[in-house]
Amino acid sequence: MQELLSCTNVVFHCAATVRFNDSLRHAVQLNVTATQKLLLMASQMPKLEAFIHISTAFSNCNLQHIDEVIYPCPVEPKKIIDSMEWLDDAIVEEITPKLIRDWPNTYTYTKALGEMVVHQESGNLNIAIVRPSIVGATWQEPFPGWVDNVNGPSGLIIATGKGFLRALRGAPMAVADLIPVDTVVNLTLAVGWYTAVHRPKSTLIYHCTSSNFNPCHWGKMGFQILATCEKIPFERAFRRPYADFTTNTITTQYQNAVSHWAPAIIYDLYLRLTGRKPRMTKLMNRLLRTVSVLEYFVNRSWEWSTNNTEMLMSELSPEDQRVFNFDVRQLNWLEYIENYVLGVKKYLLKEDMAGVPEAKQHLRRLRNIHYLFNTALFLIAWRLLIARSQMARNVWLFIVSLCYKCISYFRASSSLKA
Ligand SMILES: CCCCCCCCCCCCCCCCCCCCCCCCCC(=O)SCCNC(=O)CCNC(=O)[C@H](O)C(C)(C)COP(=O)(O)OP(=O)(O)OC[C@H]1O[C@@H](n2cnc3c(N)ncnc32)[C@H](O)[C@@H]1OP(=O)(O)O
Ligand SMILES: NC(=O)C1=CN([C@@H]2O[C@H](COP(=O)(O)OP(=O)(O)OC[C@H]3O[C@@H](n4cnc5c(N)ncnc54)[C@H](OP(=O)(O)O)[C@@H]3O)[C@@H](O)[C@H]2O)C=CC1
Repeated sequence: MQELLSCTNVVFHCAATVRFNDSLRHAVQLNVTATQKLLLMASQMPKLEAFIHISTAFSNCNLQHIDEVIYPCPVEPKKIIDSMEWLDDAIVEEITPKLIRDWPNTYTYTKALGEMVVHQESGNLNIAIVRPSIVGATWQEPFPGWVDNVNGPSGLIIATGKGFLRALRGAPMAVADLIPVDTVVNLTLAVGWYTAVHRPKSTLIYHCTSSNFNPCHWGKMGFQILATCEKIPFERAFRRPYADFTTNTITTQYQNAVSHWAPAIIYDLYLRLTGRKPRMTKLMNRLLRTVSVLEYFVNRSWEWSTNNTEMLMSELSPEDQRVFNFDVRQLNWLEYIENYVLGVKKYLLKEDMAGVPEAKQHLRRLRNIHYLFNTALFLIAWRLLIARSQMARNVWLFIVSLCYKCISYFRASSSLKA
């Protein structure tokens, strides 16, 4: 502690819980109280030049247009911190929806409270706040496509590529504000430099977002994910990678029943019959729970103003602009998403490119099983229909006699030619 206090020049405060469904108590502890404690610690660092707090562009996702300012929270963070000391877990859980109001989860709510704490308790510290949007794989450094966790879209890319996720409730034309992790790092370092050297009079907030400079939509992203999974498939897929966005509750429920639950139940039945432990319904349950907490962000678009970020860009020397590049106007989304999917395959799934021919072969087998299954289903349905309806029987007899006549005709004409 003594060494930290006496030697630290710059603090980058990134630690947080990023789980959307964390209990309010835990999220307050990590995202609010810890920020308060770190500010206190920073105030005892004589050599401190800058304190950079990492928040999220979604800390005010209850608003549609978000400026580079700190918005007041309905309840003072200090009151929330105090109440967590004496309220028991059951009561905290009961009042959570009332406290978080129109925030979708405890994560975004406590990140907003964290910003308020920074604002109120900054004292004489030289502070800046960086708000990244949805952090994705690297764009350039150390190499394209590097990723090390399933947060944000990464987990759903796996679920799509492996054929588990077939439908997602989302708006294809909503803005997908993804930002590569190396861009976030470069911008954060540049903010550290600017805050320490230029010492702005007030706390500056920097939106580390892409939509203002180079917008991409979920539809385009989904399309490119599928195209890449088709070209370079993941190994041992459950079904062929195919997915679509649904836009209302009825189609979502239909897709969940037909495309998610039915194949999982059938597969588990097959596992049981072959003496193995069923696992697909459990996996599907977990996937759909994850989807339900993420889909809020795929159904809306936000606008973030980026004046401070643009100002920072113009303050950097041409050499620093190159080294600490955070200008996403140069980013080619299709190329980025393809590298992202390949990064997921390589760094998360640990799959080798040598396995691609076998993965393609597996997809062809799945396609044949799919055709076979659909044909069998059609024949069973047709057979049941024939048993019940005279009209269906007549149609069937007509088709059979037509086929018979065609075959006889071709047979006769070929024997005449011979
Ligand atoms: C027109 C043509 C079209 C073509 C169409 C194609 C169409 C379709 C193609 C679609 C392609 C995709 C594009 C769309 C993507 C949209 C994403 C939007 C993201 C927005 C994020 C916004 C973020 C705001 C930015 C921020 O500022 S924040 C940072 C982001 N924070 C997070 O992303 C935390 C999420 N996670 C949790 O909130 C918790 O994890 C919790 C999940 C609740 C479980 O929670 P719980 O049930 O308690 O259990 P866990 O132990 O946590 O997890 C239990 C198990 O679920 C696993 N799992 C954790 N996560 C994820 C995850 N993501 N995805 C998958 N799995 C996950 C974990 O590995 C563990 O598996 P296991 O190890 O057991 O096998
Ligand atoms: N991922 C995203 O899409 C976005 C993330 N952010 C913000 O970026 C920051 C980093 O997030 P991300 O990298 O995604 O999340 P991770 O969960 O990967 O990283 C969180 C970090 O916090 C540390 N941490 C958690 N709890 C504690 C604790 N009690 N004491 C000390 N350290 C702790 C973790 O340490 P350890 O590894 O040791 O557990 C980990 O290094 C967060 O502030 C998040 O809000 C903002 C916008 C988007």
